[in-house]
Amino acid sequence: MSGPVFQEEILGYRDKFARLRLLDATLREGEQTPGVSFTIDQKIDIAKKLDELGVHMIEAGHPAVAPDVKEAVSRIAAMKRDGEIRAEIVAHSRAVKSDIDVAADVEPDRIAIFYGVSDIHLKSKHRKSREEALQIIGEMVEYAKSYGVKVRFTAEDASRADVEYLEEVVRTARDAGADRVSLADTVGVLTPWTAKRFFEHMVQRVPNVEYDIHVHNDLGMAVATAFGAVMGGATVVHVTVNGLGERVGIVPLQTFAVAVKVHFDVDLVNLSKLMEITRMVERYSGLEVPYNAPVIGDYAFIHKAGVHVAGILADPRTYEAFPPELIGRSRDYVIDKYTGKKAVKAKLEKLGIRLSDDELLKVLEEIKRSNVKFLTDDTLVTIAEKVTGRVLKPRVTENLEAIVWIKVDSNAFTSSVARKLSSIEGVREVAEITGDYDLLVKVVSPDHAFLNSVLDSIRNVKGVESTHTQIVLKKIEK
Ligand SMILES: CC(=O)SCCNC(=O)CCNC(=O)[C@H](O)C(C)(C)COP(=O)(O)OP(=O)(O)OC[C@H]1O[C@@H](n2cnc3c(N)ncnc32)[C@H](O)[C@@H]1OP(=O)(O)O
Ligand SMILES: O=C(O)CCC(=O)C(=O)O
Ligand SMILES: [Mg+2]
Repeated sequence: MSGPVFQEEILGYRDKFARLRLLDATLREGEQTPGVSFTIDQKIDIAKKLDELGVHMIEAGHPAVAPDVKEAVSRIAAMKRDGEIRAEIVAHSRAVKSDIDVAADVEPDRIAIFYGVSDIHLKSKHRKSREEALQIIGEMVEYAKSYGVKVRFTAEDASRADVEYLEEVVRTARDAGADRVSLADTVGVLTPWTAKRFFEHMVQRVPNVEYDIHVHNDLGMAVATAFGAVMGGATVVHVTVNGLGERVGIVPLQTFAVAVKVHFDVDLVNLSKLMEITRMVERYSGLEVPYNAPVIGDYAFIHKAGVHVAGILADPRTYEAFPPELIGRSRDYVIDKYTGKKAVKAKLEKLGIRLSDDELLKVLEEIKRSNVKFLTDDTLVTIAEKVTGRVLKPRVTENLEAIVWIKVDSNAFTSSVARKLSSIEGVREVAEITGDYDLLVKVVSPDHAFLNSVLDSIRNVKGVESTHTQIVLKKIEK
């Protein structure tokens, strides 16, 4: 037995997860993230990539918001009609005729009409009674249906609505022609248990309509709540790439898809393409994924404590919930004062250096005294040489030197990029500079092949927007 305890408690729900579909709302909810504004071309790139991944629905935007939003939804909907995209294209709309007209104009597959149904929303925002709201919802769903499109009704703030009233709302929307209803946990106050109960209740009380869960991550519960909702009967989960969205966003596509794979062995999307879309949306949104984000964060597979690294070296399952290869990533470990002998031994052996146990202990002592935060391979070898008094690694013949000028993405932290660059083997110096470029890197290499691999590594560092390389021909030593 090596899986999670009591796993049988959820395995009975596997069929529900196997039938589940994802709606990606990066282009609508994701663009509601502060500071995010995609260009039309970027939206088209994202839509294509989402389609390649295999998401079932793309919520492409709210066409009444602005001319460029309308144009983007219109072009994505046209790509769907031309067979370039398979996913269903959804246009968002308030429950007002003018919004619905603009949404219908772009010819989406579906119009999603939202209306706040909690007393808080009805009273303060809409200034409508419950009865007036039912009337508006029925009329607007019918109005959208008259355009011949599929209609989803979104009960905004459903998780804080009066449940009996919500039943009436959903019946009204269903009877007016909505085949799907999104029950939105707009401020993220459901839990996995209440979400399961909520969806079970609604499926039982108002059948003959399919339910979506849209859940915000205000209390860090979004992925777990979405699990509960699916167990209770939701058949579509709303996600965004990198978890973008209002405030702290909604369910991150990547985490949710991997969690479903890990627990149910169900591939909701092509997992091997997840990192491509992660990087694309980081670039286009200007928002870097936090280093500690589950699944996609930089440190998701970086181990540190000696006990952990020793475990990982023996069997990666000791400290990994799932193998990084599942999403095309790899594992690594950090050398610093938390390191143990096994980690140092493995790192040095990777560099072709074998030391006696006694020597390894001395290297370790030196590392623990140094208090360096990220010990590079070069420094490790230098320490090993100092401790043993031997030349352990043939010194690179420093006959090829290059200067690399680097522009850093406007939203990346220059010093964080500099730190990453300085740990690349072959990189000798990194300087933050003023002027047209942000960083200046000195690379020393024995040959062109190695230089090329160093340049590739530099270009692959997150935050490096562009590079300009010059080879040093001649130096005047003073
Ligand atoms: C939880 C969610 O994320 S739902 C999605 C929210 N999406 C958006 O807000 C898209 C971006 N919004 C916008 O570009 C603008 O707010 C627009 C174009 C929608 C409306 O702009 P304006 O007409 O200037 O209205 P404004 O934003 O000041 O206020 C919202 C108005 O819409 C009304 N409204 C809000 N939600 C709805 C709804 N679901 N159905 C009908 N009317 C609504 C409000 O009551 C308010 O009306 P009021 O002026 O009579 O009080
Ligand atoms: O349309 C939806 O399903 C959700 C609307 C929304 O963004 C929300 O309620 O947070
Ligand atoms: Mg939302």
